[in-house]
Amino acid sequence: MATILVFESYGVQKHWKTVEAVHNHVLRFLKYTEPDRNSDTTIRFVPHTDLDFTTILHQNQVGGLQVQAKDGTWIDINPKPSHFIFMAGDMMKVWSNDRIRACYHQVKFSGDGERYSMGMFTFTDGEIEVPQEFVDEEHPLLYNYPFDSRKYIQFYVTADEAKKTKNPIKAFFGV
Ligand SMILES: O=C(O)CCC(=O)C(=O)O
Ligand SMILES: [Fe+2]
Repeated sequence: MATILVFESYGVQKHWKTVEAVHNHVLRFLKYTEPDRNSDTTIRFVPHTDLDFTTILHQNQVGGLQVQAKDGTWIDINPKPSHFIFMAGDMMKVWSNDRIRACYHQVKFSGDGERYSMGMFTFTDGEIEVPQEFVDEEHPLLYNYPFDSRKYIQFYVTADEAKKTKNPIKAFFGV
């Protein structure tokens, strides 16, 4: 539903069915153990963008999720128990010709106790094209389409440099 709203807000809703047809989902639960008082580590999950098209996150009362703003500052996300957080991933970034940025996020230690989170990761399976609505004189094509999302995942899991860079999409396309 949230994804449909994004499509509508960019005026590309006629492409929804094509993208939805190649969507698949992975549901993952994460348990973060209690902070070790003797350790200096402040990061629970290193900064990254998700590889997927979109992510929906839910967590218990222990906070820690942060999202990076354009100016580089980290913003604390303190969701209420009923909140779900919706984020764009790398595949949405490429599909939208960078009109939608992938959300750079991390999890820091915050408060006591175990932290639990649940994420639904939605991937596009196979090749995707950029909607023409995203391309004009001001926004020239940034990538080689069609974008093969399976090859991107394969690249990410096999190429060491992919995990070290802030922008693995750049490394994948060599741009
Ligand atoms: O645990 C969280 O809130 C975030 C997890 C996350 O970023 C991920 O699994 O990609
Ligand atoms: Fe993530």
